Amino acid sequence: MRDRTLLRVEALELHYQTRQGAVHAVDGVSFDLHRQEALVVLGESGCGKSSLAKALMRLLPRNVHHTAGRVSLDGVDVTALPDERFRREVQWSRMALVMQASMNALNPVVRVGEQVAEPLRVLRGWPRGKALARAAEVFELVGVATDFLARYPFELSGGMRQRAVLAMALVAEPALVILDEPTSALDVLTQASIMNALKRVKRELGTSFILITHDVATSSELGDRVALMYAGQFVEVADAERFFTAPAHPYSQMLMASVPRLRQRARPEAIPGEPPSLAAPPGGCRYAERCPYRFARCAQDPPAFRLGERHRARCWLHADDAQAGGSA
Ligand SMILES: Nc1ncnc2c1ncn2[C@@H]1O[C@H](COP(=O)(O)OP(=O)(O)OP(=O)(O)O)[C@@H](O)[C@H]1O
Repeated sequence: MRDRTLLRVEALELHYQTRQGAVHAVDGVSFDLHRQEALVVLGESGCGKSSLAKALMRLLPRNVHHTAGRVSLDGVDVTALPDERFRREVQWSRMALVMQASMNALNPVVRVGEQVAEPLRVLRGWPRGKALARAAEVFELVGVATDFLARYPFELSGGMRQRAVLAMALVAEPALVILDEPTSALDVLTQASIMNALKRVKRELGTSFILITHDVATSSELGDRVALMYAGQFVEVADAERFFTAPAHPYSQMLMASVPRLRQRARPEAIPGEPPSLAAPPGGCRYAERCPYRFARCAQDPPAFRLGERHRARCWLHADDAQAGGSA
C-alpha cells in the first residue's frame, strides 16, 4: 500500500540577515501532511507563515542567513536535491505556491487563458492547443466560465483573477498546493465560493493543501488539520475538530476565545501583550510572556509533547499528559 504521507517536514529553519541581527522567521518547524489533506497554518501577522511557504518552495530572498531541516515529498528528501533539479522536478510541477496578492501579479497584456496554460507549455512542453484545452478544464473546476480564458486580467473581477491564479497553480496537477492568504483581499461571499471551489479540487484532483491564513473562519472551511504558529514555531498541531473544540496550548485557547461568535454573551477576549521580536527570540517558551499559566519551567524551551494520534502541543503544562513516545 502507498504511504499516506505526502509531505514530511523535520526541524525546518529559515533565518534572515538584517541590520538588527538574524531574524528567526522559521525556527524548528516539523509536521506531516497526508495525501488529499488540507493543513491550515494559522497565526498572527509576522509569525513566519509566508517564510515557511518560501522555505518549502525554496523561493528564498538574497538575505538568507541560514536554512536547515529536511523536507521529504513522497518519501524522497527534496532538500538534498541541487537547486536546478529541485526547480525542474519539484517546484511548480509537484509542489506549487499561490503567493499573497498574486492575483495582482498577472501579466496585464497577456490573455488569462494563455497565462493559465503556460505552466503546461513550460514544464511539460505541451503544444498551445492542448495546454489551452486543459486550462479550460481547470478553469471550470475552479468556477470560471471558459469564455473568460480569452479576456485580459483587467476585464476580470478580483474573485475571478484569484480563481485564475489558482487555476495556474493547479493546471500541472501538483500533489501539493500552498495557498498564502488566498482570499484575504476578497469579500466574504467571494471568499466562501473560492473555498467551495478548493474543496471541489481537493475531492476531484486529490490535491493536498497547506492553507496559510490569520483568519480562523477561513481556516475552518477547508482545514482537516490546523497548525498554530507563534514566533517562528508551531505551538500546536491537531485535527481541525480537536483544535476548534478542545485546543491544548494556552495560546490556541486564547486565540479561540478571541473569535467573536454570534450567540455569545461574554465579549471576545483580546490577547494581552505582543509576540516577541524574531531578531532576539527569548530563551524558553516564546509565549510565556503573554501566558496566564506561566510557571518556573517555562524558562526552558518546551519540546512538542505528543498528546494523541497526530496531536502535539509545545507547552510544559502537557508534560505529564504526553503519551508514550513523548515529545517529538
Ligand atoms: N526578506 C526578509 N528579510 C528580513 N526579514 C524578513 C524578510 N521577510 C520576512 N521577514 C521577517 O520575518 C518575520 C516573519 O515574516 P513572514 O512574512 O514570514 O510572516 P507572516 O506570518 O507571513 O506575516 P503576514 O501574515 O503579515 O504576511 C517578520 O518579522 C518579518 O518582518
